[in-house]
Amino acid sequence: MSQRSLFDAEPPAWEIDAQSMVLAATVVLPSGPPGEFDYAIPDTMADPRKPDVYVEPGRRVRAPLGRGNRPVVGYCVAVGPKPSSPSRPLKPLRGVLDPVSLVSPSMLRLTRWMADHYLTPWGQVLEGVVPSGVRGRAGTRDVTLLSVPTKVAARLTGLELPPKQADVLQALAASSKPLSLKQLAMRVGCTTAPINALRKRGLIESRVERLATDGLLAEDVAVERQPAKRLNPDQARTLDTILAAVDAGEHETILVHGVTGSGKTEVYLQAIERVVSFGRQAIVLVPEISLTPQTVGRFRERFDRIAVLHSHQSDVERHRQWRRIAAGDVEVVVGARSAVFAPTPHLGLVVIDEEHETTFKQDTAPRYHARDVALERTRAEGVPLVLASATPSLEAWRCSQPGAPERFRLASMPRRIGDLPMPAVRVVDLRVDGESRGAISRPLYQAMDQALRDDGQIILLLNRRGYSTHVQCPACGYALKCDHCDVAMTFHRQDNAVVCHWCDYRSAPPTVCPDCRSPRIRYGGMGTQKLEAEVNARFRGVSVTRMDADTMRRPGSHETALDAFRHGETRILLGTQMIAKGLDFPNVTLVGVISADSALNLPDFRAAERTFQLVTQVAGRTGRGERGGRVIVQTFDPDHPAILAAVRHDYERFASEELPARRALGYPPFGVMARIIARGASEPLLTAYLDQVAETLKRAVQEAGAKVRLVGPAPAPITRLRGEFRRHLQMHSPSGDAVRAALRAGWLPIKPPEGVRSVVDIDPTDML
Ligand SMILES: Nc1ncnc2c1ncn2[C@@H]1O[C@H](COP(=O)(O)OP(=O)(O)OP(=O)(O)O)[C@@H](O)[C@H]1O
Ligand SMILES: [Zn+2]
Repeated sequence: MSQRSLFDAEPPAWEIDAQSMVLAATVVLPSGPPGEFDYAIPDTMADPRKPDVYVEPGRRVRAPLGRGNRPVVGYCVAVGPKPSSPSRPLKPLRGVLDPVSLVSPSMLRLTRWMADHYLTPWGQVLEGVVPSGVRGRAGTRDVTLLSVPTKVAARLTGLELPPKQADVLQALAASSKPLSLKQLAMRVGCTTAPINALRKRGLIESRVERLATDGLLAEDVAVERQPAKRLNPDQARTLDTILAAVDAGEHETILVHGVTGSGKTEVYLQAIERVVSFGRQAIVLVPEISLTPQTVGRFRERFDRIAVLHSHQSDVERHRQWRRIAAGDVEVVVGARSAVFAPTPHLGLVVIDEEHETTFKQDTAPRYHARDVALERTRAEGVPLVLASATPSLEAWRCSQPGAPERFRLASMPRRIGDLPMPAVRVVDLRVDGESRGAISRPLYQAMDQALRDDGQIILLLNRRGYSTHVQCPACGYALKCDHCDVAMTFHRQDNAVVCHWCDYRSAPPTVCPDCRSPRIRYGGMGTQKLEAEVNARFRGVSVTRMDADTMRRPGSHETALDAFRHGETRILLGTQMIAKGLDFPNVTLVGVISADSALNLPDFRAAERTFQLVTQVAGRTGRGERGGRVIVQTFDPDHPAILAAVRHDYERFASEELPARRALGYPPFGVMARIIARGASEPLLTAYLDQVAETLKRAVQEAGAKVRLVGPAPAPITRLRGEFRRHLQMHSPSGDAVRAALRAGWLPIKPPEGVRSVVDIDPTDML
């Protein structure tokens, strides 16, 4: 949309004749009206010899918006000739914000694709993708650098100058590199006056350069280099598959399905070595939780120049890494989800480790999935993409099977390193073996006791933090909920408070029922704090560490806890899903799953998949050494297919049972899903708005003759959050394009009323 078509009708025919072409910038806005706006580029901003004020794609510019010419900042996404007529000329840009382009042409194309794919305004995507530290050039400042022009240097001795000025000129001419004002004054031992006098006379020239203020920041810590390991046959075959694509220099997606402990990391490390030997860069995406110094250390052992990107970085650090990457100074970028946007100049390979993890999906706009963005990016740049997991997402798995629209190449690693056996899993049926009190059944207790006597270590998984997970009154049935959310409050004993895990609202724990004043109010349900207390009570003198969001608040605490466990100072490690992944400790001889059912009953079509993944992953933390290992899984639902498959470490069995159910319902991976979530303080307003959206969507679908099914509108599973009501509307279709077309016609044009906010989530992973 050009700026004129936003407000004006088409120009009459006689006016078109008077149009001439002017050099224009197409601009998109990070907030405010969506769409693209054209502005004339003034001559002063079209001169590449003045790089500071040059308009080019990827820089931000200042522009007047709309009738009132409100000043806005937007991203220039294209430059080219555009028609402009004398009576309605294109408005000129007012200024240039960035002295360099923030976004490469290929990144502009990628963000454009995201804008279309996720129905998010392009400007908003760009603002979400370029880190704020990069936009603000954090940690750098302008420095004026002085030098002696060559012409002057040649006739230095012939110059008649006051002594101080002569000293200054001598010193600067003798310097091997340009000096700042302060450096030069210090070197000569003078004030700035003689220097400025020389500048005025043109005997010293100056230029401004952007330099890091943190010039002394420690570079990569030196780590002892490790040689590549000798691959076993499964690893070698997988590496060959990847290298075939690397050497061909073509895009291909390779799904590496290797059981836990099969040595997937070593395979992609060696693939990256090849990529680096070609002078290209690799990007490795890992779940945020894996970004520990240990994981990073594995890369440092093998590569000289790596960059780490994660969400806890300061703006200064992030900007510094970004610049190193863009300058081509980095061989491997290791990072969480957003590292998929790393500005590598010659990308050679992208790897997504633990591809099934939900942390690869961003839950704020732009709501992208790093797997899908990586697929699009590697396709556009013609490089291979490697997805690795012991429990692949069904989306990726389906693409590796015959008949899928998208074809991934499957590389299987069905055996553990050293041919170690998979650990034996025993199921404890809590309906039979559950004791009236406590979290640890008798079989689990006995196994723990044995493991400790044999000098082994233990991991216990319980995926709920806090002490008691609900507070209820048996007399009247009252259940304590958050004042602001439709969510049960969790009792935290350390803080002696009941806490909402969604909005962090806290209050004093009630001693009588707030409703009927009964003193019999009960604190029930098992969280990690209560489990810790039980373990301490039943295994006196044994060192226990708890890892959950409460104990892992401080930076580095993750590291400290895992180090203590690695060195055997901690015998029992218990915690939420953050202990279930990636850990490689050979002395863990027992894994206990306190409740395999915690995710099973969530209102989410992926509940079974999540349960299978979690149990399989945590079971995979044992039996990784010569001493073997065993797993005890406690459940009220021992016959559930997801649990049965996890007990056998049998991914294919799980997939072959789950996929037909998904197909029958048209759920992903057989169809695309979109979810419209609306929230607001007024429930009637919300209902009216979503009903209207449903109507227009239905009409749009009918008119297009599209195969799109609507479910809802209905209250979202969490009906109230932070004081706002929430309703949602789901769309299912075999075709993503059909869903997007319907949303463009039926959702985008309906402006939500004041006080209602509406977002669309394409391929949602969060169903609450
Ligand atoms: N070829 C090899 N020879 C000897 N040891 C190896 C070899 N390849 C990998 N290893 C070691 O085997 C262990 C398991 O490897 P790794 O952690 O990469 O497995 P993984 O497949 O990523 O497992 P998970 O999915 O459980 O995280 C590591 O300690 C690794 O150093
Ligand atoms: Zn709350």
